[in-house]
Amino acid sequence: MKKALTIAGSDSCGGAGIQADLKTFSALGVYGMSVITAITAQNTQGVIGVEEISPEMVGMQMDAVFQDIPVDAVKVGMVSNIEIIEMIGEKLKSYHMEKAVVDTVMVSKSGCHLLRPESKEALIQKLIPQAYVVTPNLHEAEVLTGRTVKTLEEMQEAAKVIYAMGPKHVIVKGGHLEGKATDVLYDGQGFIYFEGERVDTKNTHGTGCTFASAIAAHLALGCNLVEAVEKAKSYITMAIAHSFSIGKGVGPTHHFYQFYPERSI
Ligand SMILES: Nc1ncnc2c1ncn2[C@@H]1O[C@H](COP(=O)(O)OP(=O)(O)O)[C@@H](O)[C@H]1O
Ligand SMILES: Cc1ncc(COP(=O)(O)OP(=O)(O)O)c(N)n1
Repeated sequence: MKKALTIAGSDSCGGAGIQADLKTFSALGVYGMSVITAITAQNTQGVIGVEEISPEMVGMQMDAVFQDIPVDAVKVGMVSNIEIIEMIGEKLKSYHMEKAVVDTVMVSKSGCHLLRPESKEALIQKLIPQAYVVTPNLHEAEVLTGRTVKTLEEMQEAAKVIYAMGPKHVIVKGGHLEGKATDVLYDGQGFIYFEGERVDTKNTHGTGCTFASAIAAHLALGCNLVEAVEKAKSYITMAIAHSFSIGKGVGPTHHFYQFYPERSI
């Protein structure tokens, strides 16, 4: 069986972070493992508290997995502070992890800083260069580039600037655009658009986490990046179309569990 590792924060209400990633891996027939960077007390209405894990413990969790188990792909989500970012960057490098999907999580939809603002430079210097693909949303692309990113043209320009930071590929996500939910992939040479119908729902908690972990799952299964993004895009669109309310605020996406006997070895 193929194996994927998520390095991310825990979301107590189960819609985003580690919980969304592990549900996605399972739904896609990939064995999921986790390195927890922070614990959030969170529900559909917002983030109530954050406790960061020590960088040493983050490193220890990575060592425990990598020294024992072959990892086919990694997804990185909430990384919180400079020391944790440096630790993850060093470990990804020392374990020669080539298939790392780095989701540049910064602020939750409810407005809570999941990345300390002073950590932006460390993210750019230490983690983004280790990424096989980096997946900023419009706001994250603006913070990373210092430019306005609100149109498809500006998404292309931002992708080029982020590509120059060293990842192998960049996907600027258009979940927060008006109209179609179009994501733009840049590989240093050209652009590919992944156009999705916009689903009219308030229940989009964890969309970025689910999309990035679905890409990682498909990379683990042996897809090339374009195939992995195509399949992840179908998965997230379906997951949002079947999202539901579980509390008083923004509900989670729905993960479809399917059994793939051919993937069980
Ligand atoms: N309402 C929606 N309908 C369809 N696709 C969406 C919707 N919202 C987001 N997406 C898609 O979900 C994925 C995650 O994007 P986004 O929500 O922008 O990320 P984030 O959670 O990091 O803000 C992207 O593929 C995006 O196009
Ligand atoms: C623990 C944790 N990690 C990441 C997020 C952000 O998730 P995302 O999919 O980008 O979108 P929202 O959850 O903010 O809707 C999170 N909330 N918690």
